[in-house]
Amino acid sequence: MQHRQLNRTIAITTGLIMCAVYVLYTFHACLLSGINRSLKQTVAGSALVATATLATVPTTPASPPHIRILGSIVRIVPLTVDDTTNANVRPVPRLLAASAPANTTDGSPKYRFLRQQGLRPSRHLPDALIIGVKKSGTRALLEFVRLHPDVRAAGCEVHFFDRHYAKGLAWYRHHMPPTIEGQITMEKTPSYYITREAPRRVHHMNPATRLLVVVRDPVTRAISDYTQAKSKKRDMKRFEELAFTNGSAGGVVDTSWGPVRIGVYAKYLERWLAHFPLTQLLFVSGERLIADPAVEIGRVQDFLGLKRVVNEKHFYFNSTKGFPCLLKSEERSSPHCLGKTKGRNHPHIDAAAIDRLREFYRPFNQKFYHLTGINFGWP
Ligand SMILES: Nc1ncnc2c1ncn2[C@@H]1O[C@H](COP(=O)(O)OS(=O)(=O)O)[C@@H](OP(=O)(O)O)[C@H]1O
Repeated sequence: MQHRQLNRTIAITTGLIMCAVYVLYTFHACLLSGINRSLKQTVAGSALVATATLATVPTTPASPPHIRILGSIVRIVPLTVDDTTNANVRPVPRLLAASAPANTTDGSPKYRFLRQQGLRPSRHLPDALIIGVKKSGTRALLEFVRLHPDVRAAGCEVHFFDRHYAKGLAWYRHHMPPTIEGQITMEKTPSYYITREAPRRVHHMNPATRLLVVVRDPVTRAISDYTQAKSKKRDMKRFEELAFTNGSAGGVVDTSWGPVRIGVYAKYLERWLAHFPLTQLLFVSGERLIADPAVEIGRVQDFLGLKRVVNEKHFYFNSTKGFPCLLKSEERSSPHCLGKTKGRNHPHIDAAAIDRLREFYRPFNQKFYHLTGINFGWP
């Protein structure tokens, strides 16, 4: 009897001990997992804060914190990987939390991905300008160079340094496309090259601005300029009547006529060289831009300090158009050429008029070759 009672007591005591052990175990497990959860949140939270606020300064690894749990000192080892504790972490580009203005208008695929990542581009004044020369291939150059992922350009000619200077630099910046860190901003307005005040104004904006100048045989450039004007004004006089004072090749070249005057490249270049060193200008051959766009674009990428990304694989020669065209671009994923206003058919011009103009330009071309150090080989 006594024996049976002893056995019951032992069984009850064992049961109670087991219950106590279970309760204690559950309590500790809950406590530890709660601590673990809050640690994860703290680490993740501090990672977010660090990423959002330390846009350019990498954090240094902090010594792991210690806390007291049930009387014991416990070293806390983060259970999530915290990239911000890596001393080699890359500086994070401009983020949503940074003060950059919102970009709500740019739907470019180049930026859709960045927006998804929480990156927000902002607008900057141009780092590089295509300043001219009108009708030399400035649009082609801009379209070719902006194939580069690190180049963003204003789509239209902004005409800030000639027509809209009084509106101020904030106005100008607003016309620039949004960029992220590492990208360069470009604009092209070919009339800058011949605008008297433009060199001083560009220098005032930023003396380090890189300047690109596309030039083409001034005789074909003049004919191209005339062709464009004629396309807008059907009853325009013949080229020969406008290019010479007495209306024919036997007369004096009329340098007051814009299409002729613009081709005296050396005169305008001297104005730019009064404000910028020659090394800050890149001269692009309009003829080579057609014959071998990849070579010219290679030079341009080098000049802009860009990796050579745009190459012959981006172009194909469209024999109907007679010009190099693009296999794809930022706007279109299918092969396409520049618009129909580029590569117009030129009217027939008297051979004598062409010869006379060549003769006129020869000394100015020589001076231009001398100033630039490049022989463009114009006839
Ligand atoms: N790839 C390609 N496609 C079409 N056209 C090309 C190309 N590369 C250079 N060109 C030449 O560019 C000339 C127009 O020059 P611009 O773009 O500087 O003209 S503008 O000043 O912006 O109006 C244009 O002049 P025209 O032929 O007289 O139309 C072309 O000869």
